[in-house]
Amino acid sequence: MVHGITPGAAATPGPPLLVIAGAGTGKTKTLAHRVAHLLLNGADPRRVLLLTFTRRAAQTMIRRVERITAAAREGTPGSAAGIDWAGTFHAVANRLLRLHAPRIGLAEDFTLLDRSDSADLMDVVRDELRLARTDRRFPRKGTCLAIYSYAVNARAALPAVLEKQFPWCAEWADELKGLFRAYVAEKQRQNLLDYDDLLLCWELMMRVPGLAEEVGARFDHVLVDEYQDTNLLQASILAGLKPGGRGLTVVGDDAQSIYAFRAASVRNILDFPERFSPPAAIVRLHANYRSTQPLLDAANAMIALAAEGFEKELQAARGGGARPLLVAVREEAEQVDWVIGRLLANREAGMRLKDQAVLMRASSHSAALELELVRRNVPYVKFGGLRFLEAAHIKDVLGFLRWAENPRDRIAAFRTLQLLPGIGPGHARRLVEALEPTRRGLAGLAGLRPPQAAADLWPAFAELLAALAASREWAGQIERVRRFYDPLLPELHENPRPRLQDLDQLETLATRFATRERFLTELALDPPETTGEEAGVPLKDEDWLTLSTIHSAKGQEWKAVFVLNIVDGCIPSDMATGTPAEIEEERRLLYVAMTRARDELCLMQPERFFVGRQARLGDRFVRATRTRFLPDSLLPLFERRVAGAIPVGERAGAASGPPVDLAAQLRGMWD
Ligand SMILES: Nc1ncnc2c1ncn2[C@@H]1O[C@H](COP(=O)(O)OP(=O)(O)OP(=O)(O)O)[C@@H](O)[C@H]1O
Repeated sequence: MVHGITPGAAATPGPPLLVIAGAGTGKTKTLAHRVAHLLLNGADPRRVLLLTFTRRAAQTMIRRVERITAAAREGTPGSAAGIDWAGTFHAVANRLLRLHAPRIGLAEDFTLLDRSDSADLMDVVRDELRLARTDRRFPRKGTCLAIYSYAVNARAALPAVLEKQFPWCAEWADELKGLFRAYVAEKQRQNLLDYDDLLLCWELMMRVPGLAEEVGARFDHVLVDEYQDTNLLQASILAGLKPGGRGLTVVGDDAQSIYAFRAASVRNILDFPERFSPPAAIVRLHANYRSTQPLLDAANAMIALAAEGFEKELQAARGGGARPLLVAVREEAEQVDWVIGRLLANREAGMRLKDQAVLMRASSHSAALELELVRRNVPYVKFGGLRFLEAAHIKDVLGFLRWAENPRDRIAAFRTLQLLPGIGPGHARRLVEALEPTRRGLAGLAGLRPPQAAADLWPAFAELLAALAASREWAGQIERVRRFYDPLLPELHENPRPRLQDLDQLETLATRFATRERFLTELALDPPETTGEEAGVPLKDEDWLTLSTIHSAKGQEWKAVFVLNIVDGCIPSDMATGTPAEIEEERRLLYVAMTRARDELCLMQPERFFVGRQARLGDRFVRATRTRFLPDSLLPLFERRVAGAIPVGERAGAASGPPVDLAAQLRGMWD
């Protein structure tokens, strides 16, 4: 890419631009270069807004921009350090809302609810409205939240959402409306915003005359990556920021749209050019710089069977390469063996574990593999699994901090109170209700009477919370909570040892933030993704393997990619076979997975799955069939393998992988 360094001209916001292109064609790279180009031409980095799908992607993008600008300026580093408006829509919303809170009637010190807190609050409200006690089964809290969230993000009316997305809940339209009204009122009463509120409030802010212009005028350039996975609310925010589209660039691939289940709309990217007058310019990229042609041939042929035709036929810029492997294994255990054998063989041949990834449709599909990796001491990190913050013990500790931060936060109050012996939901509710009239905030706890079983711990508990609420000094607060909480842990949760390690990790994480508010906000916005409980967190310089759900693998690439469970029921997931649209989204997911590989792609196909032990009949298996997305007509594009009962090392060698260096392995035992 060329940078004409003529300060001024190219930094002026130009007409809207859409870069639409297939996987691996360099969209992200193009975006980084565009930002660098703007900066090199004199654009003010503080007036650039960069919106990405994850925080990780924003950080990577900034590093890339820094590298490019430094190289162009012949080594003057840090030239992009001034970009501080980079992050997810939610993170940017959080920041803008706090800046403008008084103008839109929000308290500046609102706290954020993460998804599971939102579900808990929904549950409390559902209970208060007695909806849980109806004769027919009312939807569960998670479903209620999903319906609410979908309606908000798709900007759709409830009846339409129910009819299209949640038909089995359609009979509850009136009750759900009442529930959502009460849920919103409750959030406002407690000064809480959930994820959806962040986008919703930002969008509402962009409808306020005067304020919309003020916010829009902060930025000369707005650039959005992964535009195919934005929803209507996000599109409307962008339109509010840049009504004429000047300075707006969006980048994406309609064939990789995989978030419709969260109300993302592929129409956003398809309709983008026509939103503006004159329409946005379109740039299409054709060459794929990531993968070899045989891998692209398989991915192209697979996606070409989609109901809606995608015109992009990816052409490899690189030469050579072998066909992807389609490996039939008898069952999961054999799949695990084969994958580990192959990836270790690759490592012996010089391909680092870091250059390899195992992808799966559902996080749980890797359970057996994870156990075996731990047993064999193969370090790995997992993305898209149980989130660190969803672990009960982490939520417990955060509960103290959140309650201290916002004494009106009832969810945090309920959770924290119920950690004490003898306090269940009923007592917790009574205590919270008794606290309010004292008007002393958390200092009022000391004067309350807990049930007998909690009496011993109560004074220390009350003192801790009052002190946390009153304290301006953030350092040491988690340590204080832990002095109280750690002794309770073995009573509260089984297997306390790894949990204590997680809490150590939380404490370390906390030191990176200047205040409690920043810490809580950042964690709620972008939680670390894995507890690494069994894996252990790899050392920085160590080599490790990546395990990831396909959703979390988007935008990334590895030299070798293994995809587990290429069978119907796993992909398409049996949770998602309801509508043709869902099936199409599953097909695009497989496309995303296949196009992550640079050199080597192994699709694993177990022939049967173990479904549980039966006392009399012995082990029980169900047969599985190859995913419908790879019909027989596509088989010539793959090299087929059948794993037999051959020892792992031999099998990996025989599978045309690089030979295993046994001697090196034996030596390695003593390194
Ligand atoms: N012009 C180019 N010359 C050489 N390599 C390139 C070029 N453009 C991109 N690449 C390389 O190709 C790979 C894919 O690029 P990038 O991640 O930007 O693609 P993408 O279109 O965002 O992919 P996806 O949508 O599949 O995530 C990267 O390794 C990148 O460094």
